[in-house]
Amino acid sequence: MKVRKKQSKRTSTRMREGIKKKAAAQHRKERKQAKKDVTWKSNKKDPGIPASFPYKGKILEAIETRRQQELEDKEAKRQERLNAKRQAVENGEVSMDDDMDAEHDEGSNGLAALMESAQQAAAEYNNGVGQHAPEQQDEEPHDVVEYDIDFYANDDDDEDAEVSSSELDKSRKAYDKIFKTVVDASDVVLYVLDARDPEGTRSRKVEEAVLQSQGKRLILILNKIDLVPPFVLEQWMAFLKSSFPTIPLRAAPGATNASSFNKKLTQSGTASALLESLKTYANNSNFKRSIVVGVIGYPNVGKSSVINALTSRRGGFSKVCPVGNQAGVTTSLREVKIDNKLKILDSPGICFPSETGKKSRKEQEAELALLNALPPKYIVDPYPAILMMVKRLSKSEEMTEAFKKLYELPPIPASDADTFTKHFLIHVARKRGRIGKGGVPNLSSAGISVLNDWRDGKILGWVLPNSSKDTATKAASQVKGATSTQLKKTEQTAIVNEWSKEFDLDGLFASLDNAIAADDTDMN
Ligand SMILES: Nc1nc2c(ncn2[C@@H]2O[C@H](COP(=O)(O)OP(=O)(O)OP(=O)(O)O)[C@@H](O)[C@H]2O)c(=O)[nH]1
Repeated sequence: MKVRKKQSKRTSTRMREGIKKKAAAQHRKERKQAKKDVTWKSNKKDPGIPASFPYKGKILEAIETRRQQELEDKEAKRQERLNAKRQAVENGEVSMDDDMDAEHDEGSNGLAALMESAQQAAAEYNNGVGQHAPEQQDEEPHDVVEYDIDFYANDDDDEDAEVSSSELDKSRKAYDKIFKTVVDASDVVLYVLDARDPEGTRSRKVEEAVLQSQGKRLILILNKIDLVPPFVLEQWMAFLKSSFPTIPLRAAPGATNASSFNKKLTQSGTASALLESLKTYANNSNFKRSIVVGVIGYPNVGKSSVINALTSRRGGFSKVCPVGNQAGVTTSLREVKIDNKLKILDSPGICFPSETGKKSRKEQEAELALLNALPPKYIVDPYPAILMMVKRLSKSEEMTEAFKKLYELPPIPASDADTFTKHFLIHVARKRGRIGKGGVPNLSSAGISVLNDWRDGKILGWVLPNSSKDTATKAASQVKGATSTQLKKTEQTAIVNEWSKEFDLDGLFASLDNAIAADDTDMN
């Protein structure tokens, strides 16, 4: 008997693909129709707490306090982890690089981030990485020449680095190297300070290091003078001039919406006065070569802008060095030739964490954030910096009024700075639409936007010199290993007088003082 073979259920590929295609088309159609049909959709947007609810403010505050607590807990845990890692580094179980990477990954350690970027810059320098970046060249032809940084390479230090056994030592060395290299290479050091907080951006270690190097000159550059009123500028000039020759400067025009006091001290006017002084020194010096002027300072104080201002022509704007409103734009050393007698050296911003060693990490980060020395991405919690800013602004009626006006602040019934700051941030968050889930104001986002306003000079804020004590002497005594000769007032005065003559600063001050006085009259 013949057995019939069972027929296979297998279909042809063409048929299977056809079914798949039809099914896909059907699904597409259903999805499209579902999108059009609104009947089943619920309103997903959380309306938040109704404005009429009597305890809304308290609830929001409680939510915010809880959020802050969570942040603090997180930070404490992070610190614990970091300490454990540091311990491991000290015990030689983990390398410092691993440690730094971990800190960086967490995106919250600003100091480490700055150190890391500085180390990177030093490493680039050691490797002789070229500085040419075509997009950073000025469009106009000018007589500025950039040199490869190998020109200053110091082999001895590299050997030292190789023999150094500890990774930690190595990283410290790399960090300090930027500053050391600039000072070693320079005949004149321009130490750029932010006029809004000169003491905050000043380090006595820098001054000591220059004083110890024979034959070098240190000039303090008080930059961003357009952001402080004339009386603040005058007080700081008088204060700083007693320590070192000081020149006021407006290195950049500033943002259009930034406050602009001291209008008569223009960018081109102050920059050409500085250039003349440097040229006078270069011409009077007995060097057979051109003099090298190193520009140093905290991140974002305007070092690159100083060089751009010096190289710009006829009040125009030169882009020899990259400039940005965030810290850490300059990452490598860059030498710019002004003329046959003058070369300028730009450097990455340097902070000296050891000087603020007694303060807590949070305080240090808040200070750096307020000095705009931290890129926003490294600011985890802007609250401490905003609180610091509010306290600073409350010291003067003029600053407080301008602040209230800028943010259109309603009367805030707050007894202390902390409560005021919280209410202020809630106000900013609401006004700028920084609202999170459940209608909760995102105070962190609001804080960052306020810090950006502060960085761009929209908020009027300044610090006055501490005249109650002789701050200069007090601070100088903190300098480790400083010799008594360096600290004597008479010696300091002699230095100021002698150096001022070499740079012909008297002539420069006469014209600038007139402009300040004229500006002052306008203000009153
Ligand atoms: N209003 C005002 N802004 C200035 C002045 N000088 C510089 N700036 C601004 O400050 C910001 C920082 O300037 P940079 O020249 O990049 O500062 P830097 O010190 O080189 O910064 P790093 O590269 O981080 O070290 C920029 O947005 C400049 O426009 C000034 O005199 N007035």
